[in-house]
Amino acid sequence: MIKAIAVDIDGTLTYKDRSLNCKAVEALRKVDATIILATGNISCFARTAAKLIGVSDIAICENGGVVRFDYDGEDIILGDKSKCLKAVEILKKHYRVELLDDDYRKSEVCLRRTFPIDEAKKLLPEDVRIIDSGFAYHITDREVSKGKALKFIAEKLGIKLEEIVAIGDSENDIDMFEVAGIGVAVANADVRLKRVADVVTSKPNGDGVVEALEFLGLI
Ligand SMILES: O=C(O)COP(=O)(O)O
Ligand SMILES: [Mg+2]
Repeated sequence: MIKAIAVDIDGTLTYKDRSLNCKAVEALRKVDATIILATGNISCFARTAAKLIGVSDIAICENGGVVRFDYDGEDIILGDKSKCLKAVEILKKHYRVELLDDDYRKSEVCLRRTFPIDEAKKLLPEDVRIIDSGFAYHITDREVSKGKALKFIAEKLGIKLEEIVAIGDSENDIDMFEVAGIGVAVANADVRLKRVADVVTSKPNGDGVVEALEFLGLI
């Protein structure tokens, strides 16, 4: 039985311009399972998005570096931002880097996609990783991921990982697919995510989310 759905925001619920697919919103509101937003975005963004979409207050933010359970509750910080800032200093010696939302990020660093990521990967220390969400690069503490955060939430909620469906579109969703019972990649997803997916939808973005919920018999 499916008890929860962990759904990515950008590129999954939203189109390329980051506007929401309203049909996906309507569909998620009908599902009789806990909907957990799982995103690279900061917690105040996820908290607001959850409220406006009309899903649970439980959210994985900053690619698993931050988790929250209640709209009015505290952020639980799982990642060490200082490791990520040290990595940024290394990148600054090679590239012009632009930090995004930095005043609000608590566990990681988000950068504009202005340099070659494969080359940058080779420069970074072992204790961090750099991930491409398709919208931005994120330098995260190696210890955190959306997958680990999902495991943390499942334990707190007393549900099994096999009872969770994960839906996403990019590299930052891979770890979540590895732990969830079912991983659904939307049609526009990164090929690396499609490789680890159990299901790849024929439709992109939010239309793919609706397709997946229908396929799973959840709406
Ligand atoms: O923050 C990003 O870069 C993308 O966020 P997402 O994980 O919701 O796709
Ligand atoms: Mg995404």
